[in-house]
Amino acid sequence: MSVTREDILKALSRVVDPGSGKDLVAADMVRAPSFEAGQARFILEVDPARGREMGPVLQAAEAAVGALPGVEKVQGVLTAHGPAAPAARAPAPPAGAAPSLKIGRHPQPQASKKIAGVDKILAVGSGKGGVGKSTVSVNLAVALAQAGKRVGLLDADIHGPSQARMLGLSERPRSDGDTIIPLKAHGLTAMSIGLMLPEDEAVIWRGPMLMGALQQMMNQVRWGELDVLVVDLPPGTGDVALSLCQKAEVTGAIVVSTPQDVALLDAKKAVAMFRKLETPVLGLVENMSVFVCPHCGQPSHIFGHDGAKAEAKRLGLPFLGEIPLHLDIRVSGDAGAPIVAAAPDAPQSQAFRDLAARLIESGKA
Ligand SMILES: Nc1ncnc2c1ncn2[C@@H]1O[C@H](COP(=O)(O)OP(=O)(O)OP(=O)(O)O)[C@@H](O)[C@H]1O
Repeated sequence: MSVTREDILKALSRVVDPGSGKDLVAADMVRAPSFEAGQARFILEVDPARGREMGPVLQAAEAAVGALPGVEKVQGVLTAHGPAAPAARAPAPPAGAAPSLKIGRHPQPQASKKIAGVDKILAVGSGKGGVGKSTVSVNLAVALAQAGKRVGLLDADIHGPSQARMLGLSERPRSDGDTIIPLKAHGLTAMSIGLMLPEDEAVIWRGPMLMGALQQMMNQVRWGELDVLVVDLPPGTGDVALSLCQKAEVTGAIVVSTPQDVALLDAKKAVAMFRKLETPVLGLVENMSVFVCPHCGQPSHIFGHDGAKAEAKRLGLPFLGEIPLHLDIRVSGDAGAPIVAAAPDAPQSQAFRDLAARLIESGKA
């Protein structure tokens, strides 16, 4: 029996948030309700100060959703808004006001390579598409936030922005006329160009327009005070990566690859590009490294193994770790709660947490 998003919302609208006295849906706390293979999932976004008292509310919410016919398992996750950035405390524009900014204009002369308030910038790139660059970006960002950093995530994958879906965000960011107010999810301050465009619109901007859009995302978004801004780049070696590295002071780039030779060949090109732009390459991450069968636990190296490790060695770069190919990573991402937020203690989250710890230890994040 299939359960719809509306069914889950209806069940959650029967649970009251004691803080506001409203039901969870009316209090705008529910994010990313989804149902797949008997399992219902949802996120409750709460004020961090109220985290402790929300335990029983989460239990009541899970019970309400669990009582729906067809639901065999329920996973509810509490996530907190990060500490409010000073900019976010500025007077709020009228609810629902659409940004009046014209996204995609030509770049303007820029005085500084710094983004106001942002200490470090980490660029996440890949030689080719579909290797999991966005998955690594978002989980790394959440892991850094869980480690106590103030983290922003900029989805600069202008041709295929996917961070809004991965973060469970759908509302359009608001604007006060001059600046764009980013969104908050899973403790991150987030912005995606995908949120500024009408859905399904093909983006066919060329070089200068892309650079203008990227510049707006860097300089017109009220990022507030951030320790680190993670930038999810488009795949390949195109204009956006070029523009970011030339226009902003990027602390370092992380290149994501799967273990196959073809992917590694492209990863090598990405490394060469960053080196040419004099952006420090912090290392390679091997994604979809090993598949652990959810039924028998047997590990299989579907795409080969250790390819990225060997390539990193050949290129004289650090190998930053391997991420397993795991169904939960895909399902959580698609459901709007990255695995590190949905199941921080799961073994498949550990690889992302190790990556974050390593970057913090080396002073890069
Ligand atoms: N380690 C993993 N285990 C399971 N699924 C994964 C893993 N990494 C990525 N995926 C899934 O693979 C698909 C592609 O991942 P993702 O969007 O992160 O790739 P990308 O390199 O950013 O792609 P694009 O080129 O479109 O920007 C997504 O459905 C994602 O959930």
